Amino acid sequence: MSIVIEHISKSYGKVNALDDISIQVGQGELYGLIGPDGAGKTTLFRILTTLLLPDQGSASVAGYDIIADFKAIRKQVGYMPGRFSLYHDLTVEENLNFFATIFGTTITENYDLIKDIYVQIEPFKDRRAGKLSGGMKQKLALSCALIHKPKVLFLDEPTTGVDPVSRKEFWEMLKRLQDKGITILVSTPYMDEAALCDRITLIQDGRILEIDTPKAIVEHYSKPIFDVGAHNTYLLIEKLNAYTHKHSVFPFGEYIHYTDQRDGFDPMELRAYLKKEGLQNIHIERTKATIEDTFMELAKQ
Ligand SMILES: Nc1ncnc2c1ncn2[C@@H]1O[C@H](COP(=O)(O)OP(=O)(O)OP(=O)(O)O)[C@@H](O)[C@H]1O
Repeated sequence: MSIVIEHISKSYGKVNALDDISIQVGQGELYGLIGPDGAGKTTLFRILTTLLLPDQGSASVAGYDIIADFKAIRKQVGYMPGRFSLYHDLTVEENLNFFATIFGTTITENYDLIKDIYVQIEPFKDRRAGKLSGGMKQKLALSCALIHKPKVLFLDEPTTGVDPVSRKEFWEMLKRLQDKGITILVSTPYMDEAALCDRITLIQDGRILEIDTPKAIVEHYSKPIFDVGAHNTYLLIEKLNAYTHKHSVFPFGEYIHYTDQRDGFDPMELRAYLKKEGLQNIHIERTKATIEDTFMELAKQ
């Protein structure tokens, strides 16, 4: 195992940021920590990268204990914090040089590892980091986190605030790093990114909701889900929520995802109800569960 987390808890005063968290991440796994803002993801990253002490529990990274061997861990891991971690006044190249130097290495020594990513920002190597676009900042931050050839990479919400094309490119880069044997723990609030991980932990309010492969997590979802649309989405949500038999209602892209309490649910009955309530252009169609549906269901319990 590359990361072993056992019964970790951490509070800030009255806020239980992490409550009895246990997770194991295998060597070379691309592992996702999926949860909304405030779920405790950053707190867990800070503990695993030895920047914060847990109140309870233990953990090891690359075989080293987070407390006893904290210095060894710092050499073995790369950490890309959620907020932009680079020096805005330094150029692209200066930032990379800086991170290489503090780890006692050089850009040339480990260039192979970052080449794929760095070539994309190299044309801007003399530009100050503060003047880069979101996607380019992210590539530079990743290059900096990789420059000392870490065994384990921690990426805290690396794609937040990044455009969809750059997000896709970023995940392709992660897959290539995984192919090189690096273990990656990545957090994201985007459920579509969860599907790209080998395994995921769904986390909310410091508690684990579920751990499994994205495919298995979706298969656990037992209720039939329906896409529902109508001419007035606001009114539709209101009326669906008021429907006696509703189990869950939440917006999902252009439709509302609806589940019913009853086993023998007849969509025609719902259609008739919505029509009576003044909705027009009603669309009801069975759809597949996503990780987001599972998350919403588990979060309700
Ligand atoms: N230094 C702190 N002092 C007090 N409360 C804190 C502190 N850091 C985090 N918290 C609280 O702990 C909980 C978990 O925060 P954390 O930052 O770990 O979550 P997160 O999943 O990373 O979310 P975000 O994306 O918002 O950072 C939140 O309720 C947060 O407000």
